[in-house]
Amino acid sequence: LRLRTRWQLRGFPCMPGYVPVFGQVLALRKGIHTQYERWARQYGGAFYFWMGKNPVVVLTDPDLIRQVAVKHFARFHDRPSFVSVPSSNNKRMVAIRSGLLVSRGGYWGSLRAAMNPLFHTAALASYVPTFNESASRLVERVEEAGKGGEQPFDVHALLGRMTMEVIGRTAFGVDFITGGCEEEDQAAGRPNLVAAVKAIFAAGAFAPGFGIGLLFRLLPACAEPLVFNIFFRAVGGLAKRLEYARSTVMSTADLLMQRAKRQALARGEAVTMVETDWRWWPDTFTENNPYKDAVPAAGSVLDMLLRAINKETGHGLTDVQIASQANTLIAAGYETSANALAFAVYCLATHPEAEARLVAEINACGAQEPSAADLHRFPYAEACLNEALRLYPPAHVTNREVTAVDGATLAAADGTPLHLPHGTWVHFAIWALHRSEQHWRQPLAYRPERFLDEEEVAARHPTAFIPFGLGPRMCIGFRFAQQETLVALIRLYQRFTLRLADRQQQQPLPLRVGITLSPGGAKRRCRHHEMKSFLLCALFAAAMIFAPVGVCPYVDGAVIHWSFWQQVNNVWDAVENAGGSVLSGEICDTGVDVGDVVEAAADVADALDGRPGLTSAAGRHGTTPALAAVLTLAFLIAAALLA
Ligand code: HEM
Repeated sequence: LRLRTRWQLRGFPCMPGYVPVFGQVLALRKGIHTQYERWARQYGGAFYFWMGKNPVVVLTDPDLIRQVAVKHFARFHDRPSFVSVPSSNNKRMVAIRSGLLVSRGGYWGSLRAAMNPLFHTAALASYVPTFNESASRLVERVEEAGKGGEQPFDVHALLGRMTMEVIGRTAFGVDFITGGCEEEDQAAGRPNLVAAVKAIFAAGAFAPGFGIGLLFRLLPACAEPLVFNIFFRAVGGLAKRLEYARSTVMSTADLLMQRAKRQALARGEAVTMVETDWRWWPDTFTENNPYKDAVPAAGSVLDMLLRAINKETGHGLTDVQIASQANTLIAAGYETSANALAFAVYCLATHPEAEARLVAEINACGAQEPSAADLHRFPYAEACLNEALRLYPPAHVTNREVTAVDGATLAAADGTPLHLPHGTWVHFAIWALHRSEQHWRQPLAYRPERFLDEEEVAARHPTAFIPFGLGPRMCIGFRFAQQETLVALIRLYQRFTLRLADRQQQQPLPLRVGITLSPGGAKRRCRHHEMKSFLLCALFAAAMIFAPVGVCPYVDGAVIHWSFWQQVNNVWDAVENAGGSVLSGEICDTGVDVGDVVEAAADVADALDGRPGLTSAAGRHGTTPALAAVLTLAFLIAAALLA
């Protein structure tokens, strides 16, 4: 997988600008989506580059994307993990890793099967009244915030409140509270779901764009979880906000799940959920939780998962696995739909002719709330949304990993076999595909008509438009999102047309690129903060690169190096699970047995001592390991001072 000479034989062009250790990561610093677009224009629909130590194959060729996502799905079953080591026993990491989006193997299949009924046609039709109710509240809020067109306001934020309410009511049968002061709640340790989800996305985007996340790819795999932990603590307040977010979502999910269980048992239904010891948040999150008396509706996602069976174990899902789906649905369902709507509103505000045609279509259908059966009467509104999703896909890239141990072979257009070894990461460059001149006429123009002109549709490749991904692992909520955004757009334009605020007219739409693509708005991150985060991660990365050089010769090989990091991770996790923090020196107050820490350190020392290569390797390498060890220490101290 990681031999560069092998990749030269695999039939994909390698991107220029390879730098040892970094690969081509530095080329992505201005935005992964636009760099993929530039590369695709120059090198075609399939190429690869080195994201640090990982070779990444990028596809914009729709035929190859189809082969990966559909034809050979069994060989590309999972998404790559963001942090490599899968065996962490940290309760917070387990809660994050159990979600549908990142789950793997048979466990993913069990989850997907259990959650599918929530998104079936009949279920979807039953959600339309809820979409309408939330859209009515949106209209009221727009009316109030805009003061009849006199005052500029943040429409993206209001759309986010609406999509959050929709997820709460449809997936959990609970009215999520989206008002209230986020900062105050956060400071008081009071759960606030909107603040929590914002923190999750801010952390996902890793402060300045995607760049810092990419630097993680430079680290040895075994060092990733530790550096990940250190990094989140070091970047001003990020760890605190993330901890608040996880505790908010998980404590809420836990309360709702327990209620759903009691209800199911009272109805005489069997519950297969396996109880574990997984809670870590302080009591205030349970005591002050505004949802502690909420009752999830029968048939909600939590209710269905209580009876699901994990295909991998043959038992029911554990409580942490069930609660984790709340995290996934809230995060995946709230942000993407709000962004899609905001982009559509932006495009319509900058294209008055399209807006006029939309308003004419809506007016022709009357001022009533659209029912599920009415939605087909708004083809132009649907085209406006699709065209915005094409130009600004909220999920600008999605990914797969070659999971089959013997790899996978794709067929290029001329029949040449393209072999991908086990573990290869494959990216579908959705932004680049949606803006490709090869597949779209006038690709940069906002022209909703292209989705209505039958000739144009027929001439297009069926996989040229994939804002929701493709194949068995495509977005589970895609029809849900389509209906939700359509209802919201209709209801909004029944009452208003929206214009850009003055300050927005003078600049192109700023984009924030992280896990998702969102409108940047007027708020800019402070450059000083960005610089600091970037420097911090660069220092950690440098330290971790030097660490193996310093350690390996003494311990005679990477096996011990691996075990060393594993031990350090285990100690870290033990402290975390007990509610402490290694960085702030709270280890002693957490109840963690200091003996465990000493034992782990002794294991490492034993491993080091027992290696016959110790003296000879040190002698052979002269001063290099010592120098590397000193450099590692220097980088870590510099990073600590900066933090
Ligand atoms: C406009 C809105 C949305 C967009 C653009 C979007 C886009 C995507 C994309 C591109 C993927 C990856 C698909 C792939 O890899 O092939 C995905 C996955 C996913 N989405 Fe969405 N999504 C949206 C709304 C929603 C909503 C409303 C929900 C939930 C109610 C949702 C839940 C999920 C989940 C759970 C996954 C992971 C599926 C799996 O791995 O099995 N999404 N989404």
